[in-house]
Amino acid sequence: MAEKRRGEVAEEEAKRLRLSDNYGPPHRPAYANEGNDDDDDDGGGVDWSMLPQNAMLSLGGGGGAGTVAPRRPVDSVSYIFNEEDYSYLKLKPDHSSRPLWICPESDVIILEAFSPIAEQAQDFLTAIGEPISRPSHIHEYKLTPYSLYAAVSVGLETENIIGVLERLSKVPIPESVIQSIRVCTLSVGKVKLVLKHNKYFVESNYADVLQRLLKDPVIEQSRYLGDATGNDGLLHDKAPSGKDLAIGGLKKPGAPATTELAGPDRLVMGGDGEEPAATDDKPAGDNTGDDLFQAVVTVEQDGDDDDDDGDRVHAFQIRADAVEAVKKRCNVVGHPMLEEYDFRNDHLNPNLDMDLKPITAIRPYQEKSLNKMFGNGRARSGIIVLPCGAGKTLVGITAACTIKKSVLCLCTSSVSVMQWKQQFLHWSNLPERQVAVFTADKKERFAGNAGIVISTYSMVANTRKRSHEAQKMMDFLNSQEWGFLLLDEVHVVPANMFRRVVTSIAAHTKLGLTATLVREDDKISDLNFLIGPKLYEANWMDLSSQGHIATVQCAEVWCEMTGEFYREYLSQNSRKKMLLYVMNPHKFQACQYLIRYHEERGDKIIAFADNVYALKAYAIKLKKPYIYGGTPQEERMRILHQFQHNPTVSTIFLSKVGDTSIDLPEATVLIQVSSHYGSRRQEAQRLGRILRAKRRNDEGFNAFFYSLVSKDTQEMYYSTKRQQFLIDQGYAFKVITRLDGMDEFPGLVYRDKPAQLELLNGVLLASDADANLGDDVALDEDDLNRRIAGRRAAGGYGQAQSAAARRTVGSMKSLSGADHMAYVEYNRPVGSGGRGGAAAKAAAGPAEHHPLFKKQWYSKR
Ligand SMILES: Nc1ncnc2c1ncn2[C@@H]1O[C@H](COP(=O)(O)OP(=O)(O)OP(=O)(O)O)[C@@H](O)[C@H]1O
Repeated sequence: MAEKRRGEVAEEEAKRLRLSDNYGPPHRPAYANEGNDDDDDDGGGVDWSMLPQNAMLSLGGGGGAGTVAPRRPVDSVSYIFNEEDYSYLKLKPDHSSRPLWICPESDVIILEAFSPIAEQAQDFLTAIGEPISRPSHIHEYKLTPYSLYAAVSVGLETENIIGVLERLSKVPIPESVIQSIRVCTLSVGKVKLVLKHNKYFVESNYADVLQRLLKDPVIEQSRYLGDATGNDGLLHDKAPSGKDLAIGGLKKPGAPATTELAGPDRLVMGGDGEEPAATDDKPAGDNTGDDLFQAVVTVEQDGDDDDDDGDRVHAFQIRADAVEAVKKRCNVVGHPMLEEYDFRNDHLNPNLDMDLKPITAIRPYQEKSLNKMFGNGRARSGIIVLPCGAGKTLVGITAACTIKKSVLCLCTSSVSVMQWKQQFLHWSNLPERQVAVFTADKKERFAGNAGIVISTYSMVANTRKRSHEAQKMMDFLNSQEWGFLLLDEVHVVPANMFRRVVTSIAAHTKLGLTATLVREDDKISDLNFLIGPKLYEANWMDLSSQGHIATVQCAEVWCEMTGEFYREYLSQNSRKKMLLYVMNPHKFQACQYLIRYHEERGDKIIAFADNVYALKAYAIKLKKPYIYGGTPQEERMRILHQFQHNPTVSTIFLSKVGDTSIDLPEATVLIQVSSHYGSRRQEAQRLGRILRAKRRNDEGFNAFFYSLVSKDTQEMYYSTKRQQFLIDQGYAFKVITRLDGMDEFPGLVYRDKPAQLELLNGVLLASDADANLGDDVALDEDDLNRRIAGRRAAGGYGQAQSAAARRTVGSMKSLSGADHMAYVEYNRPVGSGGRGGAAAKAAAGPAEHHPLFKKQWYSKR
């Protein structure tokens, strides 16, 4: 067995040697498609075959050839660092004024977040790399083909990227990293996907590039080969760009003039269009502030099209149903397609007279994200990532006001549809008759020839037979050429549904909005193909320190299982196990104690329990109102109203219906009793319920997020996994091992053994169905969740991720202002003795990162 394993390793090593021949020494693997089979947890698999092949070979495969000598001196401490011993890198003399470390072998960049120029450096790094983790002092970014593609698509150029990196780095940029950047950026931007008259064209100034693409069998087969209308779909070689241009018999207007955005606050585009500064090797400290970044950011201003091929634009038409395949193929052959919409010069589609209301002032980070979208006067398709409660809705609405063409806005549920409608009317001057909704109950048309339709993904993607009215509405949606397709919560929509929507709706610009660019299935890469690159990702901690979202103290409260519950836990099936750890009497007590404690401080508390059986049991026992999928709408509204306005109703229990669409800015404390396995997204969304706390700007205000976890059960593993996304955003989870004073607390529930045994009997008698998580979320999201649960049950999620969780010893006061809890320091990887029992074993494994990076990150050594 061991022999076989060694044989496999040797085979892999040989493969790696072949792969990495091109760049750098062979001791380091190229991560391309080397199946990290251990890494199936949570579907982190990215199909790297979709990426430019040359990029696959280069990124992460370098070993520091060129300026950096890969030989490592051996000294008395080398054994501690092994492969990570980079002491051979030559520091620049003024390295202390430069904030970046660039790892020669993995394309990871470390930022000293305490540097005086960290803020600007952060902007730059977010534009060219993927943020991996951003706690307070040290940030970690990684260059990936996607991130570099995104950088080029927002206007950065290869030499500027390298130049600014060189200036900020403490060590010379390793040649392998320079190679990676060159390979991934040079061919981007030469090919565009253009929509005209509901027809898709692949367009380029470079005839030879199009000729090459047409030789590719997939692209060749996707070509539109003409129809009865005389559209021959042939390769056209037409008039100069900047003047009227015919593509397949259609007019293409000239280049845009200036960028002017909607609303009273014109968005400043961040530069004057001058030539980028020379990328010399001046110390970064000499270049603090704007001027350092002008070199990069001003590039966005040029608005220059790739005109260098004799001002001629060439194009060929492809079939609408083949758009996705062609996009993927273009990525593989190293020519990712840009999607940009010259909306100002689109005279074919009617304008929508819409502006932001004069009282609207967008915030700096909202403006920044929109600058990325409209940086060169055109609208770029892509994804904007902002924390929960940071105002994604207004970003979407401002984008719509800028493009001023018909908008199709898709959300995850009909509640969100109504909220979006209300927000469009609130922030913009659009009359109600021009904002239509398309849901199961309402099928409206907007007045005039341009307007807004708001619907759900499931309405548009539905493949079952529709009612006559719904079909008519769908025909209308399909027949339109939409200026703007606004996609809310893009990360939750099942990939197939998403695909149906994006391929059936003809839209010039697609903007995806999300707070958590993590998916619990393995389809994260689809978003890049179906929508576009990530245009902007805000830093949660920055927004929190600026008061745009609340500061939150996070804590995991460990609740000992009672002996009887644990005995049953060890022998029951997985569904019962779940009920047992959720219904643990000590968890009830912790919940009761925390509720009382915070109610006395004047807080408003939301307690979350996914499992409806537990939700009811907790709420009834603790005498609090609760809402779940089965609660009638009227009753829901009544409870929410009481929570907001009645000082005697300070706590409500919610099932996962409350994860997203409920907006309760009064809430200041969250207590999580049960949750959806290891879903990082749910954890972040729930945190989002208190990030918008009304009192967030009060002096010294903190919101609190408690996760109650039954000790030595699977729940500990899930909890660790759930927190990972937030930890990467810079949140620290404190572990509370004992709630001091709880035992003496008067009226504590389930204090005596008979009451605990009665509770246990109830749980054992409960049916398996009671262990289901509530079926009270929007259908599309639920489908996704069920699939995930199914996979987990089948062992697909078996590989645990270690907690990179930064757990700290916390003083009572730092957490909640009183001395009633005890903390344990917990900063060792889970599984190395930090946690006992089965949970610890389950949790042993590599540190978890964003799914997009897993394959690269854990390249086998
Ligand atoms: N520029 C702004 N000026 C004033 N209020 C704003 C601004 N931007 C956002 N808000 C307010 O912030 C709150 C949160 O906004 P919104 O609901 O759009 O957040 P979100 O990012 O969509 O959150 P979630 O992901 O939780 O749905 C809303 O009450 C909104 O009115």
